[in-house]
Amino acid sequence: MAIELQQVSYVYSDRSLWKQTALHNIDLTIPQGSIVGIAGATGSGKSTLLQLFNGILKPTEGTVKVLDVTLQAGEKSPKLMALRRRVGLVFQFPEQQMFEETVEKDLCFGPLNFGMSLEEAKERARKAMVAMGLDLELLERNPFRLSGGQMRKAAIASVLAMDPEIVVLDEPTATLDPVSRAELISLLERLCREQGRTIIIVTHRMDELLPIADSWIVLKEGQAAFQGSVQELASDPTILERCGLAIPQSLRYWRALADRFHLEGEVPRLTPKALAECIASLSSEISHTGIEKGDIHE
Ligand SMILES: Nc1ncnc2c1ncn2[C@@H]1O[C@H](COP(=O)(O)OP(=O)(O)OP(=O)(O)O)[C@@H](O)[C@H]1O
Repeated sequence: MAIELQQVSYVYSDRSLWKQTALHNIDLTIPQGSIVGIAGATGSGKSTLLQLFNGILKPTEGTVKVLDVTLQAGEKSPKLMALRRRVGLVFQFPEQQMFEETVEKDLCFGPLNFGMSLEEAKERARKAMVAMGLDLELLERNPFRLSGGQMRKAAIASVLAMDPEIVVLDEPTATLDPVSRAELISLLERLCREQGRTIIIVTHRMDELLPIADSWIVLKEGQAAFQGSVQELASDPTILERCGLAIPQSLRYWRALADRFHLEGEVPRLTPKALAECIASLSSEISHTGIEKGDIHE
């Protein structure tokens, strides 16, 4: 397992008596080399959960196991620095992550910080740029002179330069146009399928992640209300509504087709994932050809 949580709770508190429970009694497992989507209504605990994955936060109760590191309430973990190198976190707003005067310096920052030579760090930076489909000429550019899509990819590249085994992304496609979103999703898929990394993505746009996600975790008021495959989610998508989320378009279609043609119980050739993939590629084609401008998911 890449990540395993046992009976994990997290409570925010300050010096006064004020307390806010963000996560409550969570058990979950994330297999190595898989793509996992995390969904949940606003305030359900998604960002808190992500911060437990690389030790920014420690559980108030329970045990978080990430790779070979165990984080437990009240106990110090000697391997926290190493863990942060092995679990890369990409925040929702990439500008919060870029602070150097060139993209190259930004990408080299992490590797240099972990003791690599400048040569090695620059090589890592170049590889990460290529993995994110970015032109190497952009290495000399000020990060704040990049387009929104380039900036987001560069922020992911700065995390990849550390060569993490697990990449955790908070809404990576937010603010991108439909074509850039589809491109980014396929790059993220390659990071998993071709490079064997575990990819964890928080998203409010389930439709675009459904074609590539191996499994989903759905949070409701700090608890894991669902954990399973797309197929399992498709068998009762109303769980999403009970968690305050809209049922994604592709699952609606699949459910309707499954009911209409009695697909359940057989080995359906039309899997929810295949249908999601079909819809995502059609959406991208439509916006690409300009038949319908804007976001057809919304
Ligand atoms: N730094 C903090 N201090 C105190 N409470 C916090 C803090 N961060 C989050 N919370 C609270 O913890 C709960 C979970 O918040 P969290 O940000 O993890 O949810 P989320 O699902 O990521 O929300 P969103 O989709 O709006 O980003 C919420 O009730 C929130 O108000």
